[in-house]
Amino acid sequence: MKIVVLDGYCLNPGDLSWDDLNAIGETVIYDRTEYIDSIIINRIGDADAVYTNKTPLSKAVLDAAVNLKFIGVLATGYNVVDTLTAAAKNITVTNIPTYGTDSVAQMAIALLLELCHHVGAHNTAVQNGEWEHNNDWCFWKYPLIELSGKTIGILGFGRIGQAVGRIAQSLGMKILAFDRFPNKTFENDRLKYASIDEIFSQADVISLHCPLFPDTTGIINAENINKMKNGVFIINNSRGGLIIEEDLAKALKNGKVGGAALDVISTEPIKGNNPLLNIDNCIITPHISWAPKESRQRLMNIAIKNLTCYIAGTPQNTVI
Ligand SMILES: NC(=O)c1ccc[n+]([C@@H]2O[C@H](COP(=O)([O-])OP(=O)(O)OC[C@H]3O[C@@H](n4cnc5c(N)ncnc54)[C@H](O)[C@@H]3O)[C@@H](O)[C@H]2O)c1
Ligand SMILES: O=C(O)[C@H](O)CO
Repeated sequence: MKIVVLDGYCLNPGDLSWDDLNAIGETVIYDRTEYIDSIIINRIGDADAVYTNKTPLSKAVLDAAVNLKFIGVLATGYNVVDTLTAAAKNITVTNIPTYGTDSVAQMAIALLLELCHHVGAHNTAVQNGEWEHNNDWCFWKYPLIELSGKTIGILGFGRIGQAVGRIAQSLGMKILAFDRFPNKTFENDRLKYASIDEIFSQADVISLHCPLFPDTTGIINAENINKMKNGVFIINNSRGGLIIEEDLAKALKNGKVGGAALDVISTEPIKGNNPLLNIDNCIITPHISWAPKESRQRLMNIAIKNLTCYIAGTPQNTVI
């Protein structure tokens, strides 16, 4: 079996091992591949199995990959694969659904807490001498926010959304959840399902945890932002394409949105002209929610098991 990994570096920058994958077949591991169809096609060549984390597998790429039978997405989100074409060509597509639930939820809450306390900015101020030269024994540079009693609206109440909900509840927050498939057994006196418009109008914080699908693309746009409470906080560590970035930038600048904390951006790595750069109340991190070593190790193990299960005729974690 010929196996190609198109962009292995972020999963394994050197602290994990590819040995178990190498043992399965003739394996070529590229650190990264330019997002250009002709280059991707050339690298896949006559491989039977391909792994991608963020390298797009378009219709043109899949049409050219004559031997391809298995796609292993090295991620939970599989929006980089043209799954309709893969299905039509009978190519099995797998993802890694559970490896990072706790890390990603933890990071969503870290982003929220950063908007509430601005730990990084206050540390920078102290290191720059602002405390030493301050008249009082204490100062703060941003409004400080207590979360207890406030409402978080969670769009996409799947594994990560639910984990975020559990932590938010322990902080004393009320939860409004929106999901395509509500599970009413999760409801309690502080957690209710709601319509998306109820979330927009009632939530103090909106946290995005749905996949990037055609019907979720651009869900945070000018029209929906107008329905939100003044000063709402927006957290996104799902996918950048959920947000129309120009609309969010405008709302951050005019104060309609009080703060945004984003681990994902429409084009990654971020472009220098991204409208969300250099806005004071917008925090951006470089897509690191998934990246604690514990999570990446689980991802690696499951990714390899996905292929061995496929070879054994018992595919697991298939998305189509
Ligand atoms: N930043 C990171 O490092 C990172 C890491 C892992 C996952 N993610 C993102 O998080 C997303 C969620 O992961 P998960 O493990 O919770 O997945 P999941 O499948 O367990 O949950 C997704 C939920 O979204 C719901 N959903 C789907 N379409 C919807 C729609 N149109 N409207 C409302 N809800 C909808 C589903 O019913 C499901 O309950 C992934 O798709 C990925 O994009 C990001
Ligand atoms: O979806 C995921 O799992 C993250 O984006 C890491 O690739």
